[in-house]
Formats: sequence, C-alpha cells, structure tokens
Amino acid sequence: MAHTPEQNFDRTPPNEAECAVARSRGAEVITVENLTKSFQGVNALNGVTLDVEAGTVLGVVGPSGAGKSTLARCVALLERPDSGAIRVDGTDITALDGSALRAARRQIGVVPQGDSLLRQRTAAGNIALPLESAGVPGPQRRSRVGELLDLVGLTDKAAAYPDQLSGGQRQRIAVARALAANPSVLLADEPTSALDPETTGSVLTVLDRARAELGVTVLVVTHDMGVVRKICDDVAVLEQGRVVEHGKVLDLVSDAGSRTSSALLPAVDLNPINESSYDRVADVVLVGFAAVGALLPEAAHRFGVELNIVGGGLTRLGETPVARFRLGLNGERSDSALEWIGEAGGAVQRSLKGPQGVAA
Ligand SMILES: Nc1ncnc2c1ncn2[C@@H]1O[C@H](COP(=O)(O)OP(=O)(O)OP(=O)(O)O)[C@@H](O)[C@H]1O
Repeated sequence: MAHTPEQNFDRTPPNEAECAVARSRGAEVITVENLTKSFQGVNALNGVTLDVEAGTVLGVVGPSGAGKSTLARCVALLERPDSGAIRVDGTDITALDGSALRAARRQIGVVPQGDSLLRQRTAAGNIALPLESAGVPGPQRRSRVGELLDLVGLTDKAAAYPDQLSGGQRQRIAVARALAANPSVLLADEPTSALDPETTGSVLTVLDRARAELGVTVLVVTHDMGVVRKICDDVAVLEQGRVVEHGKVLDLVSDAGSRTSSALLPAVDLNPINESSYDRVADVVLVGFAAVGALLPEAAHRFGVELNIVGGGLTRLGETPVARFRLGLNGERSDSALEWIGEAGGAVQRSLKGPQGVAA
C-alpha cells in the first residue's frame, strides 16, 4: 500500500470508531510465515510464523539471543530473511525492490535500539528528518512536527537538542520521528532498556497513544515482561529462533501452563496447613472487573458453600484487573460451585484437593 508523501501527510488519523472497526475486523496487518535467517551458520530465526492484527500492540519477548531483534529487523526490511514471507497489508515485502521497497519501508516506522537521535539537530529537526527525505513541503512539515510533539507530550522541547533532553524524552522524540511519515506499523526495539521505571512509563504511554489515537499497529521487542503487562494486547515468546508461545495476553494468562501466566500473574504460595481445613482446594484465574468483583461471592451464594481465598492475589494487565486466587471450599456442593465458576468465565486451573478434572 504505497502512499505519496502528501497522501501520507494528509491522511487524517482514524477516529476511535474507525480504529474499533479495524480491530473488530481483526485484519492481520503483518503476517510472518516460516521465516528463517542465519548468520555464519548460526540460526537466528528457525521458522518463525506469527500474525499481528491491525491496531494492536504485540510484545516480542524471549531470552537474549532468541532472535527478537533479527525478527524486528527483517520486518523493518533492514535485514533480508533467508526464506519465508513477511506480508504487510497483504504484500510480501521480502519480494520487493526499488521504489516498491522504498514505499513499503515508509509503511513501517522504526524506533531503533539505543540512542538514535542526531545530536546536531533539535527535537523538532529530528522529527522533521523523514518528512524532509520524503519531500514534504515546509508548512506541512512544520504542522506535522507540531502534531507529533503534542502526541508525545514534548511541545515545549521543540528547540531542545538531544543532549538537553532526558533519556526518556529522547526516546519519545525517536517515537515521534518514527511516526512522522504516518506509517501503518510502528516497530520499537527495546524502547525502554536502560530507562528507570518512571521514564519507562512515559515512553510506554506514548506507544499506547500511537495505537489508540493514530490506529498504528505496534510491534515492541523487549526483554521486560512489564512492557507486556502495561501495553501489549498480544505476546509472542521466542526461544532459539522459534515462537514457543503466541496469543492474546488475556487468553494466555488463563492457561496455567503458559509462560505468560507464570510471568504476569501473582504467585500462589503453597500453604498445606491452611489448605488442609478445606474439602476442596483449586486455583482460579478471573479476568475483568465483573469476574473479579462478583463471581466468587455469587458462586458461594448459589451453591451454599463456604468459599475462601487462601492464596494468590490481584494484578492489572493494561486496564484490566486479573486475579489468580487459590480457593478453599467447604460444603457438599463445592464441586458444583467450581464447575459453575468455570462456566461463568473463570478459568479453574486445577483441583488440588478432591476429584481431578474440574478444569473449565
Ligand atoms: N549481524 C549479525 N551477525 C552475526 N550474528 C548475528 C547478527 N545478528 C544476530 N546474530 C546472532 O543471531 C542470534 C539472535 O540474535 P538477536 O539479536 O536477534 O537476538 P535477541 O533475542 O534480540 O537478543 P538480545 O535480547 O540479546 O538483543 C544470536 O545468536 C546473535 O548472536
């Protein structure tokens, strides 16, 4: 989907309803198929397949050397894969060259790893750079730079040089620069490494705003599950060049065996003494305000059982409250109560005491 610079510039940001339509359509903006890449005999990518829905934030996580940056660099067309396809808005970008390749590159904004701003240019000058390269006329350029400074909350720093900005502010300017040509995809490689928690929050807020206000699809490479916790809709876990887990964060946390649930949910400590006084003990994951607030009291009331939380806790994934609780139940209808919690949307993960197979 090639845009001239003017078309890019003139494209008005989609409103909330349009973004919602894009999301509900579930259109896959990036599809990676069986991607392989090796460097001097080392397999960095070993058959990676995944898709990213339009208007979502995907976190690519995994240990050092797993292939995260190589995947990001392939998607950004900075690296050519050995085999496989990468479709962006339906076009296999690995097959492009010449002007088609340049047009495809404009669809992908990149926030590179590390400090990437030009030292001799002001914040505004850095953001303007891709617009200058694309030949966008001065007045339009200035207006676009103003919008982007506003988006990243740094209007008052337009004339500041990178050395006069904090690490987090520099990163926010790098995000603004990556968004300048109005790409459909924003790719950020470790955007928060080396930042303190507070500054990290401000950079993540900017990435989230890019998705929410511009409808951009965001792919963020990170070793920090805190990034996934705060802004990611989906997560792909890479290990040794392969995707070992991929899906919606809120679905994966309901799966007891997933790496995502282990990393993001409160631990459930074993407390045999406490648990011995119950007929049934089970773990449950509850997602969303309604489930967290109402499901357990409702189950106790419906089935006339005593139901206590004996472990676990509550957390927040983005704006969504999520609980992993260990429950202790007493009463004849304890199994029915657990079954009902499962049917009502809770994920009852294992029956630690009593008959197995209560899972829903
Ligand atoms: N340009 C390169 N030349 C040689 N080997 C490379 C190159 N880029 C990556 N590799 C190798 O490919 C493998 C995957 O590296 P990659 O940087 O993609 O992993 P990563 O998951 O991003 O790691 P990190 O979290 O440490 O950045 C590693 O073994 C790495 O040494």
